[in-house]
Amino acid sequence: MKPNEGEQWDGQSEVKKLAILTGGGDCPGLNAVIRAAVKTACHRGIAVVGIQDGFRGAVEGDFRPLEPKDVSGILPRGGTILGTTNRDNPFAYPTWVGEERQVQDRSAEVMDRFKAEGIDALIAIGGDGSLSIALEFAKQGLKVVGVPKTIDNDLMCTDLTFGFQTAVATAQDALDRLHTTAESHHRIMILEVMGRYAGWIALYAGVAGGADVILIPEIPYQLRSIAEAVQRRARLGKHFSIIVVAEGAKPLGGDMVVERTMSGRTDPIKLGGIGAKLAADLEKVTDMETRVTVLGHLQRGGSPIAVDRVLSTRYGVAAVESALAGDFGMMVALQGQDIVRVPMAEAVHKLKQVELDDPVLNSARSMGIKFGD
Ligand SMILES: Nc1ncnc2c1ncn2[C@@H]1O[C@H](COP(=O)(O)OP(=O)(O)O)[C@@H](O)[C@H]1O
Ligand SMILES: O=P(O)(O)OC[C@H]1O[C@](O)(COP(=O)(O)O)[C@@H](O)[C@@H]1O
Ligand SMILES: [Mg+2]
Repeated sequence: MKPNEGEQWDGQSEVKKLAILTGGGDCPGLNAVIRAAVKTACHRGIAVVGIQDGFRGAVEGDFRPLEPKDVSGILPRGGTILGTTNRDNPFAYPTWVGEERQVQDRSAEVMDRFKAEGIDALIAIGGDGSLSIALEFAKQGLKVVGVPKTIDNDLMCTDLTFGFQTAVATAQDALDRLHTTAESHHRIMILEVMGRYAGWIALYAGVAGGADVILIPEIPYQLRSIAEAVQRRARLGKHFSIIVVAEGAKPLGGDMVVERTMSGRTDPIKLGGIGAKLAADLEKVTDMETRVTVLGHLQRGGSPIAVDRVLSTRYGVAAVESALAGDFGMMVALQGQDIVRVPMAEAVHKLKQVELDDPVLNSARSMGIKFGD
């Protein structure tokens, strides 16, 4: 549905007080969404409360009023003024009962607290995990609007999540820098980027940064194929190569490289180390010096680039407009040039991975970039 973005709401709305929270891994643009939502709501006479640290604050009652003065100056700021969490699912919330740590369903408390605080609707800014929790609350009767956040860009039903393009820009900058040192030293340079199950950052950064090989979770790689690509370049006089590898990439028939497992998370796997593994394997078969850079949380931190500031702002405005229009259980999304509303259930039912016929992937292949297959 196209929600007539930017039209002034002149109808009557039952919503008088909105809550807003940010959940999951932080990403550039969170503050821009909060700012846009608060400004839009206040402009229409709607009160806003911020919930601290995602759904943790919803369980613990950690709320604070948000007025325009509270969001002044936060547009360029990375992170989230509300805090966030990768844990703390109210439907399975770790709770100490005496000496014993139990996992309890605390969702009813959240519903009661929202009622007591006079909160009419919730704007949940998150990825698949946080929006899945929001959807569970929607099933219990909470009025919810979702905003698609994640640097990984792996949410369905939207062309883009905010934060992704900033992460790509950061990775591209790293690639530009790695290029000059790779060329000087005649080395293979590997850049490990984020992307657990989807290779969007690796694909886009690889194309933007002129990588020779891009390895993504969706295409298991064969070492022989990567070695051949590097050696072919050397035969043509290019004695260096640039490889971008997503943290979730894996060899054909092999597994992802897990750095460690973390309790209390729905997905307990913390990835990391595929770059180092690949470097060791490649040095053996190519006899070329290889170095690895793990970009890590640099991709998540810092100021959003202009396109993400615009996208985040549009999402923040659209989320409030959806609430005012009484359109709940929906996520705002970008489809083509338009901000639309899509059912949250459709957005979270599976991850959006890179399809094998993705146009950007095809363009990359056409110009000779290798994917290790
Ligand atoms: N499929 C799921 N269903 C319900 N809750 C989930 C699911 N995946 C993750 N969660 C919970 O959602 C929270 C945030 O998830 P996470 O993946 O860290 O962030 P994001 O919202 O960016 O996807 C965590 O508390 C996690 O326990
Ligand atoms: O270091 P953390 O915070 O545990 O999370 C790392 C993960 O978070 C991400 O940056 C983003 O994931 P989410 O958007 O699901 O939070 C992944 O790319 C990465 O695997
Ligand atoms: Mg997630």
